[in-house]
Order: sequence, then C-alpha cells, then structure tokens
Amino acid sequence: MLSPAEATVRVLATARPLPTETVALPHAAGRILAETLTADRDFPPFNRVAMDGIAVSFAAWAGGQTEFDIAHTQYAGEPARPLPSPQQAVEVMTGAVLPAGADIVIRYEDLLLHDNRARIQIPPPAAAGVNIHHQAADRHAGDALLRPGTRLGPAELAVAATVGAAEMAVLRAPVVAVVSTGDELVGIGATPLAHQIRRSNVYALQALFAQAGADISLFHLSDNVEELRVGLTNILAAGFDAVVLSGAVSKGRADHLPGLLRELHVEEIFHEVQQRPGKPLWFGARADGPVVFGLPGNPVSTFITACRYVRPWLRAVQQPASASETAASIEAPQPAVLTVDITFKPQLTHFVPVRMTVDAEGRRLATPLRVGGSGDMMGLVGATAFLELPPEPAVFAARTVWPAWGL
Ligand SMILES: Nc1nc2c(c(=O)[nH]1)N[C@H]1C(S)=C(S)[C@@H](COP(=O)(O)OP(=O)(O)OC[C@H]3O[C@@H](n4cnc5c(N)ncnc54)[C@H](O)[C@@H]3O)O[C@H]1N2
Ligand code: MOO
Repeated sequence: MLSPAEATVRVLATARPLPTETVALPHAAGRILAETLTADRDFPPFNRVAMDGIAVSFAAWAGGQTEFDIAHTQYAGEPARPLPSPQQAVEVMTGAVLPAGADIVIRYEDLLLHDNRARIQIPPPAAAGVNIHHQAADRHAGDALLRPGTRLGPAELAVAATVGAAEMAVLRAPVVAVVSTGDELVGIGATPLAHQIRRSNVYALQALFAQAGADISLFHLSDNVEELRVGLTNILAAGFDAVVLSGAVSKGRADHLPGLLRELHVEEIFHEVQQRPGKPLWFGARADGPVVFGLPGNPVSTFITACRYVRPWLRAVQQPASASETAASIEAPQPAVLTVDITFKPQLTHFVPVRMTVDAEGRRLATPLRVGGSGDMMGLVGATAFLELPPEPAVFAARTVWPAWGL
C-alpha cells in the first residue's frame, strides 16, 4: 500500500497548469495572475503632500522666519503651481502636488492662521522633507510589482488598479464536480427518515475548494449501479478538470465506484493509502479527461483527504508555467509541537485534527481535538490544522515535533 508521500507524488504528477484567460479587473478577485504587472510610473508619481497645512522653504524657516504670507492654495487634483518666493507659503491639502520651491509641510495643528498669514508654532525639525511622501519613495517606474503565480487578493487588486491594469491575464479557475453518493443521503432542506442522514460532506468540500479558487458544481448520485453509470458518464464528459466523489470506495456491496470508474475508462492510479482516516482513498485519471478523486465517505476522512490530496492538486494546477517559485508555493506542512501524549498502534500514518496556538517563545503548539472517529464531523469544529504522525513509533510523546497541515 502507498504511503501518503508516495500518493502525493502520484497525485501531483497529474497536475498541469490551467490555460490562461484575460479578465477585467473586477472579475480577477481570487484568481491567479499569469503575467507580471509593473509600475507604469513612480509611486507616488509626484512629491505628494501628506498632511493638510502649509508648504514652505525649509531654509527660510530654519533661518529664523516663522511668519509667512500665504500666496495661494494648492488642492489635490490641481496642476502644481510653484511657491512664488521663499518668504511665502502655499496652503496645501493632502494629496496635492508639493509646490516647486517648497520642501517641507507644516500641519494646520502647528500653525496660527490670521489674515492670510501663517505663524508657525513649533521649532523647525533637523531636516526638510517632513510630511511629504516623496516621488518614487515606494516604487520606481518599471519595477515588477506582482509576479505570475500571485493570488489576487484585495491588496493585489488595488495595486493592479493603480498601475492601470483594467484587464489582466489570469489562470482559468479549475472547474470541479463534487459528487455525493449513497441512498441514505437526503438534501439539507429535507427531514430525514429514521434510516437517513443529510448530505454534509459535499458542502464541506464546496467551501474548501472554493477557498482554493475552484468553480464548483454539486451532484448527487444514488447507489443504484445503472443510475451511477449514467450519472458518472455524463459528469466525466462534462469538461470538469477534476471530479471529486465522496463515498462508495470501500469494500461494501454498494461500493461500486472503483469498478465503475475502470469500466468508464478512468485509469486507476492508486486505491488505498497507508493512513487513517482515509485508507480507502481512490485516485485515477481519464486520458484527455478529468482526474477523479474517490474520497472515503466518512466525513472526517472526506475532509482530511480533501485537504491532504485534493487541495494541493488544486494549488498545483494554479501555478502558471512561468511562475518561478512553483515548488515553494505549493503547500507544505509546518513543524508543530504536540502538547499531549498520543498512542496509535496501527501501522498507518495517523492524521490528527488539532487546534494550533503559539506560545510566548513563538513555538507552534498543536493540541488534538476530541474526535470520536472518522464519522464524528462535530469533532472537526475548531480544528485549524491536522498533524501527520508517521506509522512508527506507536507512542508520540508530548513536546515532540511533527508536521502539521493548515486548514
Ligand atoms: N470491510 C471494510 N469496511 C470498511 C473499510 C474497510 O477497509 N473494510 N473501510 C472503512 C473506512 S476506513 C471508511 S473511511 C469507510 C469508507 O467507506 P466509503 O467510502 O465506501 O463510504 P460510504 O460507505 O459510502 O460511507 C461511509 C459513511 O459516510 C457517510 N457519508 C457518505 N457520504 C456522505 C455525505 N455526502 N455526507 C454525509 N455523510 C456521508 C455514509 O452515510 C456512511 O456512514 O468504509 C469503512 N468500511
Ligand atoms: O480510515 Mo476511514 O477513512 O477512518 O473512516
């Protein structure tokens, strides 16, 4: 049976970068940039007044002059007019261009204004430049600001807007079918009969994959082989990048998926991984078609295998071929200190949902949550990561360090 590390290699080997498309800036939120966005001008583009007040010549003020006639007022959005003489001042508003000839701004709070004259109430500082955001202080024209592979969040979109990127090349979002299977499952709006439960897994998967940038369609298929065959045939032909199934991959008489997928020309890449939860995990791919994840149906197994295998695949297909730091940007576990002893005897990698905290020395501490078993989805509430404990040793002592995957 494959280890989680070997299974990961096989999953990621199927990941190809998605094609690029051009989208208008308001539609780029959450997408992965596929080009370099550069500064089209200096930032700030001019010496920008940073406080409302007056602009004067520092040399005049430092030379002893404390009263200045106000020559005119310079608002933000007006072409710059110079300071007529070093003995005068210009009233300036935040965001205005600093008048040529002035090199310091004094806030209204530090002035007395009377009869078009300003008297400065504070001593001059050591040097000019105060309350001025100097041209190119942040970035120079031509500087690369955002590189391919960057996920476009709020800050990145503001940068794109300020350099005038009204549209930009991004990777197409992965399109993913999330499919629940099982005759015991009813919709969330239904009142289940005594032998039924509401389908919950697909909503966890939908939220998880949406966070990872995917476009998701939900489906439900019954355990009836004929219905499964027809439903799967349609889903496999519908142009999805990935099909993620939950349930029906274990050894039960209604666990038809592995056989059916083979019949539908989805090549099995592996079935079963040396892990708990999630041992029955199935993974395959169809030539010129989607990859298919068959996640074990128990809710904790579904969730952890989705985090551990599907999400890295979604990240990998969202790395443009031109991105330089591909390997680094693919998710990696972080070391964390286990806070309690754990004993786990099976020769399986053990995934343990934990809540992470940081101690006074900055160490990341992992405290296991009380999860009743892989059916106990309630136990996952509050989890912020899961530990990956190897098959050996059977006893994991408090204060030892293990890899943790963030949720
Ligand atoms: N004889 C064996 N039995 C089982 C084995 C095994 O190795 N030998 N493995 C166990 C493990 S481990 C797991 S995990 C489960 C996985 O089974 P399946 O993937 O076939 O999943 P199902 O049987 O369809 O469902 C399991 C469980 O999860 C519930 N479920 C399924 N889908 C949903 C959903 N969308 N929302 C909420 N709950 C869902 C389902 O009702 C079942 O209770 O097999 C063990 N058995
Ligand atoms: O290993 Mo299964 O995935 O625990 O319930």
